[in-house]
Amino acid sequence: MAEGSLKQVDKPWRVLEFYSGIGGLRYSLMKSGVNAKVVDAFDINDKANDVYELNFGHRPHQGNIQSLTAADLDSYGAHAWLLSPPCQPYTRQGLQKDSGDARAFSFLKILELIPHTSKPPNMLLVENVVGFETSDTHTKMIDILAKTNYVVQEFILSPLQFGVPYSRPRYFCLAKRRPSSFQSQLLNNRLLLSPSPLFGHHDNTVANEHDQSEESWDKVLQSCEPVEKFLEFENHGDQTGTESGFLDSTIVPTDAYGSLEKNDNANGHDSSSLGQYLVPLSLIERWGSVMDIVYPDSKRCCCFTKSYYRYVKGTGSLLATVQPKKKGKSSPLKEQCLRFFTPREVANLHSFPEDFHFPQHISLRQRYALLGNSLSIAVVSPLIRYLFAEPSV
Ligand SMILES: C[S@@+](CC[C@H](N)C(=O)[O-])C[C@H]1O[C@@H](n2cnc3c(N)ncnc32)[C@H](O)[C@@H]1O
Repeated sequence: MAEGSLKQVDKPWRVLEFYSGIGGLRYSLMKSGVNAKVVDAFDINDKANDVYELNFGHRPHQGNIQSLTAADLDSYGAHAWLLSPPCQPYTRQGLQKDSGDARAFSFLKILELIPHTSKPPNMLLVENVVGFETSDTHTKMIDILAKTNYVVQEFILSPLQFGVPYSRPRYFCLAKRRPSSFQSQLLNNRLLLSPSPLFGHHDNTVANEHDQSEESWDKVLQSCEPVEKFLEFENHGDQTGTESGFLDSTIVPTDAYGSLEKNDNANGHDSSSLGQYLVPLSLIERWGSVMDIVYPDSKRCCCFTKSYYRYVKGTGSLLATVQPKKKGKSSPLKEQCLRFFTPREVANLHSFPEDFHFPQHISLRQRYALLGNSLSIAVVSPLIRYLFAEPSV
């Protein structure tokens, strides 16, 4: 086999997964259908590693990625690196210290090791928040990749563009080391907002979430499944609710917040009771005006962050379990029986497989935090398939 060639007929590609969290990249690789195996994973967070180990039977290296050396990396003989580094240095909520933020160091360090490895990976995939593409870490990344002979294609994509009613636009960088090349070389060095190239279309007819025209926006939303397909608890209220608009009062705790705290502090977590997900009236009264409310027939919900369930502002949508005659905030929120999406439902919106589980000792808050850090398999698996595909001759 010629050096650098992507012909890998029988043997699986060897893949390293950096910042592995709960394994979103590994699930995406599995779903992509590419003949590949994760030879090792790396994450500093022991709780994330507990979840990863339960689901994949392999415990990631629990250490700082910053301490890896070129010799360590060479020892794996990996063909591809998948990386989802921390996004706080680039988020609007973070302080945007960018490459000056200590959390960006390990990512820059690992990129800087590439020229020092004797066998640089043939392929790379990097995932991050929107905003990364204008950061100085991005400038440094592109510079290192160019100097080490990679060709790059970049994307900003959201699950909404893949039929999932979930707005979570993210930045992706795909890189291939020459002489390998992408299927569609016209797209080299471009930032694309449409998933069309992943499916072999180059006509940009698939609308994207950033296209402001109402027509293309409608098209994206219409192609999404309704939120109810992703729910684990059926709605209890009918279209108009009970006479008073409230659910059966026996399942609505008067102070559900206290009940949330109690459940979360418990050692084991029982995810089967709906009560712990109901939004207490005190929160609705205080924060109702900033809550994002969705209904079972909605075709969109907001990005769930790692602070979902701890805060309600900007952390993810809440579900109205009683649909009022008039949707939205023109009907009193306290009559719509709002609840949080459960961790299983967030995992469904991230397109995690049904057999994904949390170990019993991971608390409710930790589950939301780990899921909030993870990614959409519906988006990443076609990106991985496209990355590994060879151009037809
Ligand atoms: C954005 S999350 C990636 C989540 C992952 N893709 C998933 O599906 O869950 C970033 C992860 O990087 C880990 N991390 C952050 N800095 C690290 C470092 N210096 N070394 C190792 N892991 C680190 C965090 O613990 C976190 O799990």
